Amino acid sequence: MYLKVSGVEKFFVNDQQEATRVLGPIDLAIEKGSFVSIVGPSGCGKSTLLYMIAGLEEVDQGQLTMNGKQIVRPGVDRVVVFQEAGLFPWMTILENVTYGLKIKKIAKQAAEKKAMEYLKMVHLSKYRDAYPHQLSGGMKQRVSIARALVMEPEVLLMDEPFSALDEQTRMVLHKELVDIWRKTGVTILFVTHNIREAVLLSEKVYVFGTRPGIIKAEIAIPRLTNGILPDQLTLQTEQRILTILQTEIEKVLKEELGDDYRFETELLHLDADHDMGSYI
Ligand SMILES: Nc1ncnc2c1ncn2[C@@H]1O[C@H](COP(=O)(O)OP(=O)(O)OP(=O)(O)O)[C@@H](O)[C@H]1O
Repeated sequence: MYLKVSGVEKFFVNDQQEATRVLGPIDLAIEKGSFVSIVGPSGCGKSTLLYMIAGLEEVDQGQLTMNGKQIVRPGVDRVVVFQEAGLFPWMTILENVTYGLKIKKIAKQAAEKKAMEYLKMVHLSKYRDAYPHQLSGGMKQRVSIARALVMEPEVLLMDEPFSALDEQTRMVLHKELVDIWRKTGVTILFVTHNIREAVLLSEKVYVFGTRPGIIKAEIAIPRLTNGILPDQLTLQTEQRILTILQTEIEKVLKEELGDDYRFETELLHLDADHDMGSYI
């Protein structure tokens, strides 16, 4: 398997100075070129797993491999797109996108040519000389996707990349991300709190439980041959994931608030107005 997570665990020291297992053991395998999402309650270790794959966090137990090689440090083959675009405000959009290539010692002209290719892909080529403060939140996030793609990574690790954006912008970027994924063949691992987003974008959704973070379910999302997911299937899959997560959230609330707490299932619902779906 291409990207393999085998018995991976992570421990952090809590407020009482005790080492606590926050994640694992996790076993999962991601195929090359696939689009996989992780959803789970806050604090279940989604970002921690993503950062371990990025080589930004150490693995305490188990093994992470890509193409059979152990992941021990960050590499340009695995690039992270964060929730905030994190662009350099003093650089133009083109300079922001070419920055990583300059570090890789790619000649200026070749770097700019490649950067323009990816700026075109995210529909921002005419903003090459603008500065980040002149762009909307959605445009900035497009730049950060171009900045990641220009490194031509094998894996794009996306940590709630659209959660700070309004729903309309988010919908447009969903479509663009899927187009980019199809065009480039990059493998995408996408972390989100938005269940519908995970269902709409991915081929597979891992549903995480918490304390410690473990995989509760692995859900394959079947699509029509044109890549579209029928509405009914979207809602059914979303409902299925919510049901799994409700048990998890109830577990956390019981731990935090004691037996007196009665879990109100109405708190989680499918929105009849077709908004961007259920958040957890
Ligand atoms: N550097 C750290 N030191 C101590 N504890 C940490 C550290 N990083 C994360 N944690 C803890 O590990 C757990 C998992 O955190 P993580 O951010 O991976 O969860 P998450 O599922 O991504 O959460 P969210 O959805 O809220 O972003 C949390 O309980 C968090 O408080």
